Amino acid sequence: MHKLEGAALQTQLDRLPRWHFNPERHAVERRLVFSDFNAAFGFMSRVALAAEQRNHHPEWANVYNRVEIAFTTHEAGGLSLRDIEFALWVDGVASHMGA
Ligand SMILES: C[C@H](O)[C@H](O)[C@H]1CNC2=NC(N)=NC(=O)C2=N1
Repeated sequence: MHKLEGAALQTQLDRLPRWHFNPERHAVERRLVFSDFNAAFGFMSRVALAAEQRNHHPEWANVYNRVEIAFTTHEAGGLSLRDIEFALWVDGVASHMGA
């Protein structure tokens, strides 16, 4: 997987208005807020199953109803298209789960 940089990176980031690009870790990050812990953990369960299927795993943290999630591709040394596609999938799930 190749690392996105320059204009190609910006084009992909434009598809993810709810995510922030963190240049220090070359990752995209999003904070999601759910109604309660149950909803947050339900979301995380769905993402976890998808991550195993994709063999692509988030870096994340959860406190009660909040989830902070980041994607980067270790083997590429930064953001790749796999991160962008997974982040878009997460947006779809989150929008159906009230985040
Ligand atoms: C050995 C295994 O395929 C790799 O470690 C996979 C697993 N999950 C991964 N997840 C993410 N986000 N980036 C990777 O580079 C990655 N690599």
